[in-house]
Amino acid sequence: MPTLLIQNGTILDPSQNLERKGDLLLRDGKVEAVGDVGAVNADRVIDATGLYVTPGLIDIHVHFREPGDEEEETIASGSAASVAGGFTTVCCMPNTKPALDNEAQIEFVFRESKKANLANVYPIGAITKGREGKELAEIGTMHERGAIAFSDDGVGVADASVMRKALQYCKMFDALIMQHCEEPSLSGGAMHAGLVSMTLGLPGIPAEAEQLMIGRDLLLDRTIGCRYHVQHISTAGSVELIRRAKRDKQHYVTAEVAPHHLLLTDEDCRTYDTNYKMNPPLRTAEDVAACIRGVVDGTINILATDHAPHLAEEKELEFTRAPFGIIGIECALPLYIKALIEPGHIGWLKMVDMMSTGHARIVRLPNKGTLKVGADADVTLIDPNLKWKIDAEQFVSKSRNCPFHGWDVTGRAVATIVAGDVKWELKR
Ligand SMILES: NC(=O)N[C@@H](CC(=O)O)C(=O)O
Ligand SMILES: [Zn+2]
Ligand SMILES: [Zn+2]
Repeated sequence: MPTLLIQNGTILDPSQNLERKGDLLLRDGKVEAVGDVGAVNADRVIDATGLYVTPGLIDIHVHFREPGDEEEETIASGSAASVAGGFTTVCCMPNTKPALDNEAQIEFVFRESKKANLANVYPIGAITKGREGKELAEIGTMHERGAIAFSDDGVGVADASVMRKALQYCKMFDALIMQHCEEPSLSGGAMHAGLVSMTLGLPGIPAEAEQLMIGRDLLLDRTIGCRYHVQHISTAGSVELIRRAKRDKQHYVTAEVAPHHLLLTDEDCRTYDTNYKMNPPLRTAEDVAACIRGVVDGTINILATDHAPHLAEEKELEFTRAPFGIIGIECALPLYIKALIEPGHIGWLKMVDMMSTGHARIVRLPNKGTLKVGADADVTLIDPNLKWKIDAEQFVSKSRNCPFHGWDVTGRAVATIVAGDVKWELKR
């Protein structure tokens, strides 16, 4: 069976608090040795001098558009984009057409991702049938088939009694609920409700739309204790709610942020460029600062992408009519470097924890997000000093809706290894 030896890199593995120069030996799809490997006969040797060798990056929040909108992204194209961004494992949201709300759909995602044979793809099942928020979906059978978590992403579960049932039900088998927090009666806008939306004459989505649902869910879950993950957190108030919940020993609560909520603000919407339209919307500079503080102090557990492909012709509609969402899987790493490492907010080991190990912890994949001996041989090689320009035209993804097009960034994945197989390498 094939062996791959990665030599002379800097190994960064938060799962064993490892930060050292050394080698990594992969055999039969598993980590065989890490650190001082010594002389071995390998089928292939990669010289990783000057590179970081990390557990493969993981993102538990991506949107591939299969079934239903295959011209925007498929499981295969999304997997190819993932490995091009350094991601070895992704979890895809169920807001497809039809929704991933039954076991056949869950099996479909596994089947298609096996065919693509690039990244590991785990489906997230819908909480409610058709994501309509009325009746619980087949959560139990989807869980048995390997649905990694449950979410109605795109919308939150608005009805408190339905949400309470979902929390109680998922608690029975310790399943994870991921919530898109948005109170619909406060929503319906196109951007953050504030001074800028008023100036632009665009309908707003207030910070409270997000905070209200987070607050409600934390309250509901207080007596239930189901594992609960807040998706794409965007406001200072949300960070504070989660900080307080964790202080109050709601340890089963986790949260994520997306790159755009650390790098952009509602001011960017002044261009009326719909690549600045996503849900939750870009907030204020104070919200950005609070989200960064939440990352630094551990209130926010992980860094996600919310990779949300849309057709150019739909994004070309006027701001109020264009769909919400931007793509990010191929530029998330340098964007987080820019937002968090370059200004000195966090170091590399925490960064890798928040882009890999932490994700594996939340969705319970003990053999991923780690380079421990015996773990899955999913590895990312990162050149932390590589300077490049983000060019959406060069993306592997089928879509182009990215506000970071043209940005100068530093740091990039240069090789992505899944189960010991090099699935992607930067051509240089
Ligand atoms: N984030 C977005 O703006 N859009 C997502 C849905 C979602 O994550 O809520 C999409 O599926 O397009
Ligand atoms: Zn969402
Ligand atoms: Zn999403």
